[in-house]
Amino acid sequence: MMFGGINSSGAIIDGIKAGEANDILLPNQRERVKKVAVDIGGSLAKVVYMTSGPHSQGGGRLHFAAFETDKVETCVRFIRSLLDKGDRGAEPVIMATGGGAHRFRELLGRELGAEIRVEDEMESLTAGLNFLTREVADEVFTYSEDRPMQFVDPATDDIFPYLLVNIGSGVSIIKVTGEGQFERISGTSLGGGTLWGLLHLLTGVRSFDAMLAMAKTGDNSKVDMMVGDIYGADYGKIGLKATNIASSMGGVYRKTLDKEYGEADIARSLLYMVSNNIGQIAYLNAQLHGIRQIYFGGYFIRGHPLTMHTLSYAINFWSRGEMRALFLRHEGFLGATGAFFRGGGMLPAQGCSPTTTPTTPEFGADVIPRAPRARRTPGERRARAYSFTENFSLVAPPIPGDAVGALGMLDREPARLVALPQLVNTSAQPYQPDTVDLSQEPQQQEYWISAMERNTHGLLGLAESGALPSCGGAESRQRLARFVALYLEHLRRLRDRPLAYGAMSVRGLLGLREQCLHEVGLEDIFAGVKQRETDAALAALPALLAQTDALPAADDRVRRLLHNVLAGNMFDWGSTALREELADGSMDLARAHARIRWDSAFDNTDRFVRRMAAGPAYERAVVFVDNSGADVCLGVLPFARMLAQRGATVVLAANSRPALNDVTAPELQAIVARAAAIDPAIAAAAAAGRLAVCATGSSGPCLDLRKLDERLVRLCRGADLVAIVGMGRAIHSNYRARFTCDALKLAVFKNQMAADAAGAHMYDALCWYDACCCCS
Ligand SMILES: Nc1ncnc2c1ncn2[C@@H]1O[C@H](COP(=O)(O)OP(=O)(O)O)[C@@H](O)[C@H]1O
Ligand SMILES: CC(C)(COP(=O)(O)O)[C@@H](O)C(=O)NCCC(=O)O
Ligand SMILES: [Mn+2]
Repeated sequence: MMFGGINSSGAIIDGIKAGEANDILLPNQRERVKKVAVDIGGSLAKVVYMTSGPHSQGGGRLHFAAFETDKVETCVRFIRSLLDKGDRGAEPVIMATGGGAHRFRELLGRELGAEIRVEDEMESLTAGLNFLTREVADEVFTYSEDRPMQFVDPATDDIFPYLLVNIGSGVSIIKVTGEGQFERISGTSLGGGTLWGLLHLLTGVRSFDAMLAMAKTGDNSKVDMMVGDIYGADYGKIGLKATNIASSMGGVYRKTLDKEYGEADIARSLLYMVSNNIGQIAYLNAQLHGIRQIYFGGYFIRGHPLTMHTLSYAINFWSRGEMRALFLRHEGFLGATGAFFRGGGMLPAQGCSPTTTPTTPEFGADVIPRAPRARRTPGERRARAYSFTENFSLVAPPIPGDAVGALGMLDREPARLVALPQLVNTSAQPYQPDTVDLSQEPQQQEYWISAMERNTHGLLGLAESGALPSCGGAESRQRLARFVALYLEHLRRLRDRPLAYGAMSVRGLLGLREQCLHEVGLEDIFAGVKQRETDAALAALPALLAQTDALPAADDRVRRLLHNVLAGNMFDWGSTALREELADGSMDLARAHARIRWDSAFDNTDRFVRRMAAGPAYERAVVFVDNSGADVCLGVLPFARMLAQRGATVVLAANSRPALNDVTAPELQAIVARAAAIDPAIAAAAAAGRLAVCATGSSGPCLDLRKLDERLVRLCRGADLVAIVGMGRAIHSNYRARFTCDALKLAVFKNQMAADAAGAHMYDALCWYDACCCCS
């Protein structure tokens, strides 16, 4: 059905709670708003464009690609191919910035048959930076050799004033004091172009990436004149070490120094020369203007450790730790990103309710009202309805051969993601979702990469054996093969460059796998398995409820209900150890109970039992649920039913989109309805609004409690119990999370390394109750 040009057939309600307006997503709305931004600089042309989220979940995806300015025709052809894919009726809009926006304006207009809107370069740069720092999770980071990628939490109100040092062909230094308030205070002509040009002259190499790779292995002391070459030792009195560079390239002409050098040494020396010089000029300007935050942007940086180290070191050294060098994951695309969002705001205007904004999965000037230029108040900012999360896909857009690179993507989610109000996250007790930072643990890192490889091959085996009913057809087999190749390629890349996607964690590896599945169009390979296990579990529900209800002692009922959650958690298709038993049907609840070990280091069931007997009744409980089938139907639901019977309002928080055999919010909504038809107590709780289901905004096996759908967070207000179920959510992540209310962590250690890391045994239950951290 069409409404105002929008295809509303198959519309689904996103969010499933009673009494409030929910967002409407339109999975069949395919119209594309043809909008592309291009920033054509002295060296490179950077392109930013958006496509709808996978399967049009109402989100969108920003793509980034770059081309050499020398080959601007290739770039134009690429943009035309993007426009050709869009809806024929829509008027294309090209946002252009950078010097080339003027130089190539006519070419762009002629070749693209589109309106070219030229945006000011400095305005675009700062707008892009403001957008990325504020809206994108894990975008801004600091660099040091021992903590290479320390993410800085999304900037709040006080990002200003800051200095932007944009290192492109040349360098611009911009002082930014507020939204749209900036001044170019300095610059230098010794920039990225200088390095590229000089290296080309001296080594003959043309590719910038090849030069960077060479610099990695080079030794600059073979061409530089070092302090030691002059003094024979440190010059301690003025703070110079023998290993400091006294004169870049100055060692070459002194025959007595007898230096033998190669191209790699030259590359490293010049990289130091350019970066040190920029670092120092940046520091001096920051000092002059009393600014402490220095962002480094421009395609020159490219996440290159040597470059970031030199810049960071210079800022730290000269400012004695007073100033901070900040880097961005999309550092090369500030101008293009800013231009993309400028002409015709891409962000919903203030006061625009989430009910109306995501009505089309493609965005642009004609669809979403212009964002206000004025600085937003925190309240207004909260009212915006989207979050961006980074997505590292190797599935590149159809870039012709000579594109420089497509550097990751940003997924735009149809919900604002905010922190669980009960989460403790203070400077004294900072929240870190990941239990193990694999970047810092080489052994565990290798284990997990290999484990994911094995697990992925196992998945393929499952599909081939027919154990995945949703993956039976030839087409899904093909997709599965593409998925396996794609994910294994990511893992190879991570083995090579462990920090390629930021700090490495089990959460990251598992999340990446889901992204890859979605990327190749496999939205839910476990759909059939989930359906089957849920049907079986619901059939067993009446008997299980009757059994537990019949236990005479209330304490025993609580204990049994809690332990059923643990047994349910053994139904985990993500676990290599358990998958076979699940596939051949030999796992059941009794067997699961028998397999679980109880160790008082990880199990304090009795404390919770006592709390239930002696403490005040819980008023509001939030349960982060895990798997379909027995886990949610026979573990979580009966437990939630007991809490509701004792007067609590229970919010069941489930993934927004499929991941492994985890239950999703829409599926859980249907399960609750079916359970209500079976059991009067569940029916009564649901009818009274004391058993609600809400989507988390997340779609991986693990969970970052700082990034929850704000609609869920609204329902979490006033909760006095938080329960987290599953190995992904309570062991790989949130194992150490603390809360300002009572908390339960319920999972089974189903992986040897995860167990070892915690000092547990395989199949130990984590059944851990923490009383409110403020009360203890
Ligand atoms: N693959 C690459 N090809 C060319 N230059 C690169 C590449 N990666 C990094 N660079 C560096 O990035 C610089 C261009 O940065 P950029 O921010 O695009 O500036 P501009 O807008 O002036 O083109 C180049 O001069 C070079 O130093
Ligand atoms: C993906 C999982 C976290 C899911 O566990 P759950 O959260 O469902 O309890 C877990 O199955 C897992 O860590 N699997 C990877 C390691 C392995 O192959 O055993
Ligand atoms: Mn799970």
